[in-house]
Amino acid sequence: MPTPADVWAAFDAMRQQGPLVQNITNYVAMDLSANALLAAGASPAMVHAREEAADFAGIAGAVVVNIGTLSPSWVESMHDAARVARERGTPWVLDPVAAGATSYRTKTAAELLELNPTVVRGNASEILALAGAAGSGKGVDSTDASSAAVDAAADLAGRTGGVVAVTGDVDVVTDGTRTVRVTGGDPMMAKVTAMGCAASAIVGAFLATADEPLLATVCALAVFGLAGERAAVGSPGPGTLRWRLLDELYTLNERAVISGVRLS
Ligand SMILES: Nc1ncnc2c1ncn2[C@@H]1O[C@H](COP(=O)(O)OP(=O)(O)O)[C@@H](O)[C@H]1O
Ligand SMILES: Cc1ncsc1CCOP(=O)(O)O
Ligand SMILES: [Mg+2]
Repeated sequence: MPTPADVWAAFDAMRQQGPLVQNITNYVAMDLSANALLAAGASPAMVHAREEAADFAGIAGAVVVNIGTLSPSWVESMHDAARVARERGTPWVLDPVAAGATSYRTKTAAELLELNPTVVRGNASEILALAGAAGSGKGVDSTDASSAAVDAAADLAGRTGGVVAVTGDVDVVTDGTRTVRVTGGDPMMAKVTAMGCAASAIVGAFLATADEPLLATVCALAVFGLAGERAAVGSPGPGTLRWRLLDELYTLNERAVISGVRLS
């Protein structure tokens, strides 16, 4: 079981190395993801043209593929970048936004799963849909609790050979054998669009500078959740939370991480 000290060590290492993280992400998420990566200590690049997506994957420390506003040419770029990442042993994250909402999304996410993402990070309805279970979702939002998708996540991890993270009131991270729960965050986080996309981007940053994907994912979600939890304190609404989250990612220190992170 990782400890809060492990979380701090992984965060500190990521900040010191400042990894380059390629994002093929959606129009809604680009700004928050890039700012969250910068605030946390990584270098974001939003690079999706077919002409350069694969080349960029060759120089990135991690690749984050997010199907939020997908279209056919973008999906080709996603495949190109994921293929290069897999060939080179570069970690890559799949965020299957709204998988289950339309057959195009579900099919696209299923095809990307064939390229063995190091981590799949989604909400419970998305993970249930990808695993072929009942999850319905409401577009990009989950209608299921993360606890309902634990078995689906383990099943999916068995299929990809990687890690699957289900976020929500509790974040559940599994490789099919080991399962870690990250408690924290704040319900108001779900009222800021692209919050999950930013969480996926932060997972990419931690993967780039850690050896072990399960540990990296737990640490990333613990830091992100703690930043959101602290940002929510005294925030009158999602607008303030959104900006304070960036400040928290920037200022979180060892004392706050050691006393604030809760893993089980
Ligand atoms: N009810 C909640 N309580 C605490 N944290 C939450 C809650 N809902 C979402 N979060 C946090 O918000 C972030 C985004 O998760 P989520 O809303 O599940 O993703 P998505 O935006 O993809 O649906 C994660 O860090 C998650 O832990
Ligand atoms: C609203 C919306 N529509 C297409 S992508 C997107 C952003 C979804 O972000 P998240 O999954 O992090 O809530
Ligand atoms: Mg999402």
